[in-house]
Amino acid sequence: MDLIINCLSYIPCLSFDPILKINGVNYKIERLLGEGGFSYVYLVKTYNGQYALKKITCPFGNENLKVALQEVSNYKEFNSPFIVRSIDYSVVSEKEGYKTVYILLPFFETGVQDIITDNALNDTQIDEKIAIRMFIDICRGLHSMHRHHRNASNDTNAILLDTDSDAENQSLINNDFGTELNETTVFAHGDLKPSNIMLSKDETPVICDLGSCQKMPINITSFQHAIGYQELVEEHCTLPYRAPELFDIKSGDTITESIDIWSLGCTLYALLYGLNPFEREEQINGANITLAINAGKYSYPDGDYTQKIKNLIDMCLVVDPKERPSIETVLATALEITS
Ligand SMILES: Nc1ncnc2c1ncn2[C@@H]1O[C@H](COP(=O)(O)OP(=O)(O)OP(=O)(O)O)[C@@H](O)[C@H]1O
Repeated sequence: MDLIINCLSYIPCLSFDPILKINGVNYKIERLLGEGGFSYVYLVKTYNGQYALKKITCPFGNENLKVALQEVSNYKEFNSPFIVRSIDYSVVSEKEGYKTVYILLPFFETGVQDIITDNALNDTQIDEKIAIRMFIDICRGLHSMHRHHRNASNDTNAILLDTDSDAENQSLINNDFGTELNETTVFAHGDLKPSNIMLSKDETPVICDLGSCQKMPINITSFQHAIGYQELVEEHCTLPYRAPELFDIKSGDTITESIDIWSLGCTLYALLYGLNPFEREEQINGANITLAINAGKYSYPDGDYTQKIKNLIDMCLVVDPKERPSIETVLATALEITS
């Protein structure tokens, strides 16, 4: 892939006008939009509009690169208006010996976290009907992940890789989830939270940041596996939105897509009340957040919301993952509220 981005190593200071080229298209880097553990997201501009460019540095060899390339693959996996899809990507070998992965994404001006922040600043609350409508769309996106039907159009990696001469990357990204086409595959997002849900121009929620998205279930087969997976969770799954079963992973455990249902409940609560339920528990009652999550201990502030929407949150925030409802049940319950 034809990509000129040496100048990116100087960002985020942005004291100059860096131009980069992806597949013959010039992009101007406008500003930093956000950052995570090993990644930066920039706003870039080209002749036909603005985009977001995610830069993931992979300093510690193949394992980091494998995770980043899995993310690349995830952005091509789902065909849903409620899940982001990438536009392009590139892998660059840095002269220091490590690799950097760039992913070009649609740019979203706002997200669910912005609604929460604006409400907090203005001392307002979201209307229940709007919140439910957004929640339903988020559920639809999650449904596409939890009951993903793979078909030939998902198999885009080979096409993308024709433009990438690096055979090593090719073999890493071509780990086709071990699934036959046309088979239903279960994926979990793994880090669902308000700041990972952006809003399109018509205010439709779009689930973003597919860096933690993985095929499920995950059977933890050994002590070493448990330690490795625990480390991955701590790096990639935001603590206040993390399901209880992800705090002390042991050999013999089975992790399922139910982890997203928990995060979904936390997200709806935060959208209504401006704060994650367990962060609120910590702030109001001085609770230890990890203990509160593991005990499923949270409460509701006084407010105008109906018992029905609180029940929707409660059905997601069930400590035992086996007792937590499926995405179909949550979606059906949410739709019932609006009918
Ligand atoms: N397509 C986009 N349009 C606009 N802003 C974006 C876009 N993608 C990401 N961002 C911004 O960049 C931030 C970090 O992006 P992202 O979540 O993909 O990275 P991350 O390294 O996984 O971060 P985290 O660990 O916080 O989830 C987001 O919270 C959001 O504010």
